[in-house]
Amino acid sequence: MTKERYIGSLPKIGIRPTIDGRRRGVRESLEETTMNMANNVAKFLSENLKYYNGEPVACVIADTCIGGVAEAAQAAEKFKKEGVGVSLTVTPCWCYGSETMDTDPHLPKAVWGFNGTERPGAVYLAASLAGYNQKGIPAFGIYGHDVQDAGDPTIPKDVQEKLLRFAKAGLAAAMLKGKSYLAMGSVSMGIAGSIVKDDFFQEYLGMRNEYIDMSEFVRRMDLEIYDKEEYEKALQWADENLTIGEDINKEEFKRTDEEKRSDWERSIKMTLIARDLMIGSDKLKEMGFEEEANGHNALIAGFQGQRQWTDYFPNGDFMETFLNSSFDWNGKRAPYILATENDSLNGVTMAMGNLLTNTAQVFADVRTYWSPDAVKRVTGKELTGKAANGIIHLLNSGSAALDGTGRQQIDGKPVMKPFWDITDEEVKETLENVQFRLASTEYFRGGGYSSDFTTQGDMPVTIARINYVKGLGAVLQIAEGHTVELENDMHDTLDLRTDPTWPTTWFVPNLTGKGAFTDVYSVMNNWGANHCALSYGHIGDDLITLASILRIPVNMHNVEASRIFRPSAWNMFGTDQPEAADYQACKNFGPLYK
Ligand SMILES: C[C@H](O)[C@@H](O)[C@@H](O)C(=O)CO
Ligand SMILES: [Mn+2]
Repeated sequence: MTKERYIGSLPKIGIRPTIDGRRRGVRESLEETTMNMANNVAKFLSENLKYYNGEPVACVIADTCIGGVAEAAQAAEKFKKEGVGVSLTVTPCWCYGSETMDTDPHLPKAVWGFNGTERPGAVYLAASLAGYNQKGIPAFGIYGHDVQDAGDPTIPKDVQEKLLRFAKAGLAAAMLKGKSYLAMGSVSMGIAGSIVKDDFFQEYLGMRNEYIDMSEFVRRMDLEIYDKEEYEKALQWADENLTIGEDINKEEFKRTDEEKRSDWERSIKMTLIARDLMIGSDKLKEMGFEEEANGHNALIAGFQGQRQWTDYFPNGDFMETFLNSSFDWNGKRAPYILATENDSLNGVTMAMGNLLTNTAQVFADVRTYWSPDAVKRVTGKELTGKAANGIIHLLNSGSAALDGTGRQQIDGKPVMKPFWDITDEEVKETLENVQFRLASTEYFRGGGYSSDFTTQGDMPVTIARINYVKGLGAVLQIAEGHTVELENDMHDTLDLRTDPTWPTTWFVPNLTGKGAFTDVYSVMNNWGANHCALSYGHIGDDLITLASILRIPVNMHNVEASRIFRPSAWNMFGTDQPEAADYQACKNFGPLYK
């Protein structure tokens, strides 16, 4: 029995129906409509949003409508008891702004003011947002485009979109809070992202930092501190279902057959051990390892690997691949979030993508920009279609989830789905299109197995990355685009110039002709580090909303203005240049938990 990925209870959405407090007529006439609005929103959110485990998102509604501060306090108390992580105020009418507001500075919050005119919900919305802004507690404002009749229970499409965008991002922020980032090992090859910034985790994400030395893997392997039954099952499954690819190492650098078998077995043991280190294991408790059984409450982890580990032991690619994928020998399940090279900033970006979509994430090196001319020179062929303006080679690393093969489908198109929608056929199809290649021993003296696949073309995807700048703090970059496929011979020519044992995704950003999105080269040229996290779908809008909750400014994105939703205060920093306003607003309010 393995433990749940998320330890403890999942955050709920707290719904606050606010009302005009005047008794003897006004309040009484509004009670039912207001409470109905809360019930409808709760139903809508639970029907449309799921937690990482496939369960519907839970909503908690305040016991009474909130007409003044006493009822606001009662709602706050209920929310605390019930584990509310996101606050949504709804109202069809005028209410008393600062008296009914939710003053918890850490709960992401939004107000939906019903656009009617018999009773002025939108007037309250404006008044309460002014209050939130004045008090420095950013809140999202939701106001339907078209006037509705009083008592109309429908939630208009534009309001639905905003409710979902806010709720998803709010829940993602709430799920990060209180969890840990577990650094397994330390700094990998001087990669800045693996110099874990504890202030970033604490102040922006409300997370803790945990650290273990990689020697802990050796202890647990040698003393067999893992679920031995699961290990046997995993080994048998891997032997039966995974294909080991060609060993292209030079003869003198090839590992022996015994070493290769031991690397395979160790790769599986490492997978079990890393998961136990992250979330603990009931089995370890049964075995008498109570301390180890607790794990580190880690929602995200990173594995240093290179070099001290990989110079002697198998690399972490197998472990990273399986933990990040939506299935393993136990069947389909939510992915764990594990960053290669302990790149904590990319790990957090992966977690953002995963919490917003419930799908697996692909961690990759942003390896090469191939211009149309360079491709022509090297392959003798033209890039065509979506690839015509050039391509970015996302390559490496272990942490590319197998879902990244693109062998799941909706309406015949390649997609990446939440685990509960993935079919057994799709798992089979995925495995048939992956080889586990023997690592290049020039790089990895200790051997290991890397998943080698090529992502299916034509998937809408988003790449993103958090960077950290001294004096500025965290910054997020986002590029929406598509995967493309090349003709086999072109692919091989380009792939063989690098390390062909690794997974490849050919990525093309959507260009806007401006700034960082002038052309494909400028996207690559503006990338802030060696890694990115790739998510299925165009999720730039959701990432932007989440970043605004955490006060992480976005320095480059190609998301249309109409899809961008940030707290109302952002508009107070200027409406003509939203990017500059975002920087100002994030700086002004500071990280969420500072
Ligand atoms: C084998 C090499 O050290 C790679 O792991 C390296 O290119 C990276 O992935 C750097 O991020
Ligand atoms: Mn890398």
